[in-house]
Formats: sequence, structure tokens, C-alpha cells
Amino acid sequence: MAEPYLVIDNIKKEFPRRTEAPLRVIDGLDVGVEKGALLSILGPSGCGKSTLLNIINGLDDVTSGRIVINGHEVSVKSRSKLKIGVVFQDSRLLPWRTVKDNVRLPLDELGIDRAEADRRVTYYLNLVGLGDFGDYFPLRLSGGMQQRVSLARGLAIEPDLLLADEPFSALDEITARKLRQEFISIWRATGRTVIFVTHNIREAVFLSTRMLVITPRPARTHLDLDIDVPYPRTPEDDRLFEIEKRVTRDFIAMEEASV
Ligand SMILES: Nc1ncnc2c1ncn2[C@@H]1O[C@H](COP(=O)(O)OP(=O)(O)OP(=O)(O)O)[C@@H](O)[C@H]1O
Repeated sequence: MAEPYLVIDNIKKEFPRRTEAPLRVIDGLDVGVEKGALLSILGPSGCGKSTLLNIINGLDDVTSGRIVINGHEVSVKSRSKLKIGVVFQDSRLLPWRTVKDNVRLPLDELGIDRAEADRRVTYYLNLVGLGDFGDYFPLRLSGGMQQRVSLARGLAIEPDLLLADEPFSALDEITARKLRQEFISIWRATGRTVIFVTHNIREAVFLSTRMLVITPRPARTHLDLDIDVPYPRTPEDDRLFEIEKRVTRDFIAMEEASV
């Protein structure tokens, strides 16, 4: 059988400490992710989610095991060979550059020629509904609009993988709801493989094709669940609600067991 698009192959991660034994943050995480999946990762605070994203993004190396994306092993050294888009909790836009120039920045860094960069800036700003705001400066936009720009910037590089690190958690619930719907439409339109980290069980269930619940540190797989509800979804769907209840019960039991 062909290897999955993203392979997290029995990875372990330890951080050295001065006087104590190394801190083991990830302990044998083993996951295969199919191309085009929207996998959400849910875990208690401090369990190692950001560490995992940093490793997948080639910003840190594993202690053992390997990460392979589309046949390429990821490491700090090989980082430049892969295109990974990232959307964070805050938009991290440069306030002195216009919206267009923010989206263009990573394209310039990749050496993409001007005509193609122009095309992508226009295309992805339209895709996130901000075609008319290219000449604005970020601080003139609402928080939700800034997150959309950040999504356009992440997508414009046409990434091998899109990492989303709690991208809606700083937004009010009404805006977050709207952006979740838009995120699903954009994911379906672009077919990107997405890893979506969140603390919000309802959000994870609503968005994803599959969710992974991670144990308290050191991170291991606690639950690996396919969410077999067709899109388009509505947040009020009973099937999603049942899955949310089940995962919530399980999550609480896991946290209680770890105290
Ligand atoms: N560079 C580092 N050096 C030493 N320890 C680190 C380093 N990075 C993270 N850690 C430790 O690893 C553990 C996991 O941190 P991480 O930020 O990955 O958790 P998280 O699941 O993303 O947390 P949260 O949900 O609160 O954002 C923490 O105990 C943290 O202190």
C-alpha cells in the first residue's frame, strides 16, 4: 500500500535540562495522514502540540523517529525543500505593508516571478473574500479580516501542507463561526492537506475529517477518530453533536486520570 501523504513515524522529542533528566514531550507518536485530509489535533495545554507543529514545519528536529511529507523527510536542514503554510492564533501581518504586500512576501522569498505572484495575490485574496482590500493596511481591518489575510498568505505559497495553530481562538464566536464555514469551503476548493490544532472540541468535530486526541505530556495518541459526516455541515447537526459529547466525556476522563 502507498505511504500516506504525511507520515509521523514513531516520533519522540526530548528537551535537555540542566540538572534533571531530559523533558520528554512526545513519546512515540505514530500517525499517517491521507492527502487532502483536514486533521485536527486536540490535547490538554502543554501536551506538546506546538512542539509537534514546529517539528512538522522543520523548525525543530525529532529526538528519534521521522516525519515524511509527500515522500520527503522533514528536518531543520531539509526545511527549504518543502512548502509549509502556517496560520497562527494572531495574524502576524506586517503593519507597515499593505494586505497585498503581506500576501506577496513569502512568494518573493520563494523567488516566484512577478506575474505569477500578482496572479496568486489576486486569486487568494478573492478566495478569502478580500479582493477589494488589497491596498489597505492591516490595522484598518477587523481581527477576522486580518485572519483571512493570514490564511491567504498561507495558501498563496500553494503549500504541501497547511498548519493551522488555533487560528480562530482569539476571535469572537460569531466571527469564528463564519470563518470556520469559510475555512471549510476554502479547504474543499483547494484540496490542501491541513493539520488544525485547537482547544475547542466543537470546532475540531465541526471542521475535520479526522481528529486526534493527544494525551497529557508526553504526547501519545489517546483517540484517533474519523468524522464521517458529509460536507457541507451545519453546527447544529445531531451527528456532530453526538461525536462532540463522546469526545468531551472521553477528554474529561483522560484529564481526570492524569491528575
Ligand atoms: N524549546 C524548548 N525547550 C524546553 N522545553 C520546551 C521547549 N519548547 C516547549 N517546551 C516544553 O514542552 C512542553 C510542551 O510545550 P508545547 O508548547 O508544545 O505545548 P502545547 O500543547 O502547544 O501547549 P498549549 O496548548 O498550552 O499551547 C512544555 O512543558 C514546554 O515547557
